[in-house]
Amino acid sequence: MEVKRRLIFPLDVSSLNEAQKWVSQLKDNVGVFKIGLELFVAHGPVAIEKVREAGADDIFLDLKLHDIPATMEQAARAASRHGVDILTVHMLAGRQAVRRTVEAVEGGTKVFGVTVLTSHTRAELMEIGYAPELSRDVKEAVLRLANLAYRAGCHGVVCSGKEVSAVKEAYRHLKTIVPGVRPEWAADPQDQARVVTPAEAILNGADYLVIGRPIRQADDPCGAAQKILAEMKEAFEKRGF
Ligand SMILES: O=C(O)c1cc(=O)[nH]c(=O)n1[C@@H]1O[C@H](COP(=O)(O)O)[C@@H](O)[C@H]1O
Repeated sequence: MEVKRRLIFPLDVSSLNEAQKWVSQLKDNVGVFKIGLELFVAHGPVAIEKVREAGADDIFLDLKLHDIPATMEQAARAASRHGVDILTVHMLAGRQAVRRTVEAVEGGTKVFGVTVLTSHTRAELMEIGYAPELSRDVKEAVLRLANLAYRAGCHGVVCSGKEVSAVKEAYRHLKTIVPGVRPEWAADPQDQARVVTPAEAILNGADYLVIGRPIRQADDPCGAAQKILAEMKEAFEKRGF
């Protein structure tokens, strides 16, 4: 698989024009474009059409569904009918609800389960009221949710590059999407807490990386994406791909 198909760019913008501009500008270097809450809440399914029209290879609809099983099932089926390649659910919705989304999607949409958000710290998990034995170690919480994702039949999970090696060790068939990635030349974590570089994420076992602001806020976004691709390629080669 081409390395660019492992790089996911989040279209974290609220205008359709802007989203299309990013796709046209980056599509030679980025294979997967992510439509998240910002764009989808503003424009709905039209956003998917526009991103496809602009030439995206693959589309990732990041809705992080978290609701009762019947609602998750219907929402996931409707999302898959828009022809998206990847859809996210939140694993805190529980195994039954996630299993129903996995069974409901049509046309080959792959369901990924979000474990612990990369913006969360251990202190935040404790404040939320996560079971103390899990929030003692974020990795344990991620592994617990990865176990649910595996048992629910998910294609993969979303986790940080800090836990991805533990996830791969325990569930080697689960694919992993890693956000919270910062190259050395754009090291500011911003609102991310558990951050790694592209090379670290891949050497730890990431299959896909989500990288937004380091590209979007760069003086030369295409150049930034190319630098990231080169780092990813080298790391995948070290892993024997
Ligand atoms: O599901 C996600 O994509 C996601 C999960 C997670 O735990 N952390 C996380 O940052 N994300 C998304 O990944 C992107 C990260 O963007 P940057 O921090 O700008 O690289 C955003 O679109 C987030 O919504």
